[in-house]
Amino acid sequence: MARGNPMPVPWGQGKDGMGMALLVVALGGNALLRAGERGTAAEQARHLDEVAPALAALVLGGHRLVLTHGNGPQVGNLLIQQEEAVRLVPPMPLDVCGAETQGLIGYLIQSRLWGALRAAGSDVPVVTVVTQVLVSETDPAFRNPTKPVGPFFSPERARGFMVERNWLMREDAGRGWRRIVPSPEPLRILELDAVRALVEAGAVVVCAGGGGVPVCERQGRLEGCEAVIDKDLASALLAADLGADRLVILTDVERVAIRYGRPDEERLDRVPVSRLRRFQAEGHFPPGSMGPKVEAACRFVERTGREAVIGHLDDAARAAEGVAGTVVVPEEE
Ligand SMILES: Nc1ncnc2c1ncn2[C@@H]1O[C@H](COP(=O)(O)OP(=O)(O)O)[C@@H](O)[C@H]1O
Ligand SMILES: NC(=O)OP(=O)(O)O
Repeated sequence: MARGNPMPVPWGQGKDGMGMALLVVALGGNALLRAGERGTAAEQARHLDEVAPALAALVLGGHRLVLTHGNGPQVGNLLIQQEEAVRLVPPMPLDVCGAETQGLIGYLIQSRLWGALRAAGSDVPVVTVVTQVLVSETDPAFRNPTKPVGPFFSPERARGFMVERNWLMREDAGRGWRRIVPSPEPLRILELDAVRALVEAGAVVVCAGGGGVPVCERQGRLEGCEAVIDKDLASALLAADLGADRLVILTDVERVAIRYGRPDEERLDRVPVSRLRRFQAEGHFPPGSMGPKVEAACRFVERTGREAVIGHLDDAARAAEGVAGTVVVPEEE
């Protein structure tokens, strides 16, 4: 399967002549929303204010930074807004809602990071790129929706939505019922060259938000798809195609664990990718949560021979340096 361009030279090895490492940092849902919150703009801005100083410190420390983010809660909320307002204004399809969330969340990140950078004495610009990601219209994911979006509902309310609104819904990791939509494989980041140019010009770039807007190519034209791409898989593709020195996936656990949640749980520190693949095959990482992060980290390390880190948002700066979180490395050390 085509997965973008040939491997570029890593940035930290001198591509830009200054040896500045390029980090692709994927912000998990917790960077924006926490359990029990409704998803107001103020809530999301407040959480971003918590992580922005660590991101600003990375820039001040001489890193080039590309940020990605999830959009599951936000895009599901927008879908509900479309349906509720249908008598007054026309509903937008899922690809357009995805693009809307890139603007919504990108704006909030730009705004909060701008403030943190200025507070730290930096005038580095932050810019959001509405990003399209090529998917295949024959991807089997279109016939088998798996990606949870929007709010969590009780089983009773979920039953109501399934009957009255024809929603497909599923229980999500013991947290409640959520609507599900197709989630195809990301094949190519269409705005890759624009992102690279902005990074080379010195900007912090927010892109591939919500995994990117899924588009298919038909007779030389792009058409949006009714789907939501996994943001961790899109981040791995972006990071590899950009030639990033490290992929950093930030979430709400300090490290990836095997036998997660059991008394004999073991948290992984530095782990060779082949060993992590063995744990993956044994079923330690569920599809709706840690599964895509582990898959994304493995793909990046296997394609590039560089490290990927999965760690806690509160450890952003140390995880980005490869000294916190689970560090996935190419070979046995
Ligand atoms: N093996 C595991 N190791 C660590 N965390 C795991 C594991 N399996 C499942 N999880 C869960 O994965 C969650 C992170 O996934 P998710 O909520 O989808 O992240 P985010 O929204 O930050 O992208 C953690 O909160 C944790 O409960
Ligand atoms: N698009 C996406 O993967 O969003 P979440 O991380 O919020 O599920």
